[in-house]
Amino acid sequence: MTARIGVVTFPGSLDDRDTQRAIRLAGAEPVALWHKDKNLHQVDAVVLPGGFSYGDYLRAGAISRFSPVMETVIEQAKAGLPVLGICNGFQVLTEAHLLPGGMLGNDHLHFICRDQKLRVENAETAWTSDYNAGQEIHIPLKNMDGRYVADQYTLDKLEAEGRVVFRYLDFNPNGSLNDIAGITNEAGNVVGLMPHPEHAVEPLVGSGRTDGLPFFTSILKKLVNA
Ligand SMILES: NC(=O)CC[C@H](N)C(=O)O
Repeated sequence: MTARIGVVTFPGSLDDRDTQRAIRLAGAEPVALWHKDKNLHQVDAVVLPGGFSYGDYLRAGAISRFSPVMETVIEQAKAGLPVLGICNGFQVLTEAHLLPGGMLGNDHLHFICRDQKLRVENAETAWTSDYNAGQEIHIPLKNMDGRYVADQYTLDKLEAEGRVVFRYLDFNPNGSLNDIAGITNEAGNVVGLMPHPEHAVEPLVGSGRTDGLPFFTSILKKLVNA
């Protein structure tokens, strides 16, 4: 059985096609999901891709969170459906309260686009089991609103429960608290991160690295072994 992984397209999504390609390269079947459609078409997992959904109006992710497709994603994520939010997708997940905290503008007030070094802090989520805890990886980062913030209680809880999944290394590119680049929910099925693993899956393009591919092979293994 081939695992079917849905990729949502909102008006303004940019990286839905790259995400579908990464899923295919990992060996799973990508399924295009439309923001107006509440039906998830029996997918086994969902990726919310990067971009500027609904133009980032009001606040990045604030409108997408109320889209018909998110109604079902929120309901099913709470029931255990694996969901990955990449960059704008991470912003949607915080706005939807599937992940705690929120994203503010980068502290230097500029759009940033660079290859970013990260440390994998948690290799036990549905999306990171093909990494090793402590592993250092490089994947591209490109955003305006990447500064992760949360109140002290939430930060302490995330740290104590090992729910910081990725941390920026060498350089904090946006002022994120505790150098946080990605987090997970309590159950470990929902993960959000600002850098873009789908842009680092083929040796022939970009940095020539494939450090992002394990996201997609991790979830495939989990679904196939389920
Ligand atoms: N690449 C992305 O998804 C970044 C877009 C995002 N809405 C931002 O903060 O700029």
